[in-house]
Amino acid sequence: MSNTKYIGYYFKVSPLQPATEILIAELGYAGFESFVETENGVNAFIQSIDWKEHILEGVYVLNSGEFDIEYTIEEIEQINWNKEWEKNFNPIVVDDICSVRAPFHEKPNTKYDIIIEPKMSFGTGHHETTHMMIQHILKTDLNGKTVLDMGCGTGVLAILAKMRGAGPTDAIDIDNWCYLNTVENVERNDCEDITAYEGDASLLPGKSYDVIIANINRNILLNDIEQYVKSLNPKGKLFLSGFYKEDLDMITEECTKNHLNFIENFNRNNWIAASYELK
Ligand SMILES: C[S@@+](CC[C@H](N)C(=O)[O-])C[C@H]1O[C@@H](n2cnc3c(N)ncnc32)[C@H](O)[C@@H]1O
Repeated sequence: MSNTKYIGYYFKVSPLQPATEILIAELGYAGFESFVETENGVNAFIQSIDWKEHILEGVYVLNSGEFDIEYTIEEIEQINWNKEWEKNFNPIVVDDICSVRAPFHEKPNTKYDIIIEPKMSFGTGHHETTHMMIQHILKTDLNGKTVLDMGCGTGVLAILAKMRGAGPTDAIDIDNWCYLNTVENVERNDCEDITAYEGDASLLPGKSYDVIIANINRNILLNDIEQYVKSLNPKGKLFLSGFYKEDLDMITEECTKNHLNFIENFNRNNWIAASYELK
């Protein structure tokens, strides 16, 4: 069972924009992991192990005379993303063909209709990185390909891969809640042949895939790219996200060192999702 604890910062921002956008970007650089925009500003969450004193030191927008920003802080055992989501959530549609929604939303007219109850896991399609990983998957022929969704969160990317015709698919997350939530969401979307595991890259030796998708964060990716590549079949593809534009060169350098060619990247609000292929 994961003991993940979060610290929540609840920001009230006036006027809302562009301050909220700047605030989210600066909090992201400071190490905050998740954001839920509200009608008054934004709720930002960071895991206790990543928190340090003076965490807001580099969040310059707080000291700007132009905006009025107040906040409160709370320590949280487990964030109920579902509650956060229901309060602030609209279904999302990516490139007109893939929607991600909750069971309580009306069925949309999209080719791929993914139903997710996120509970406490990341992966509703609202985050830029999930959105762009969905775009990579939509662009790729996955027919019969073996796929790994590393850092699966809600399992949304594994589910889409399967809907796009993927063969046997694994979904791995280090967090117990995400593992359990993925199992539930796989069932909810009637996807067969997705196997979820709780764990990390140490589960990979002995396994191999045609496509590996990993939306995690810069440091974990830099640490684990070598292992991902060892688990890629010849001509295999690797999709990486969870890092900023500034980090793309560093990530690509590590990929090149591990015999991958850069293919392309998407960019949304300074977040990147890049694709690579084994030489
Ligand atoms: C940014 S979320 C991505 C969720 C989902 N794949 C998506 O695209 O929306 C990153 C996920 O990686 C998981 N994670 C963090 N470190 C990990 C590691 N070393 N190995 C596997 N999963 C990890 C987290 O628990 C979290 O669910």
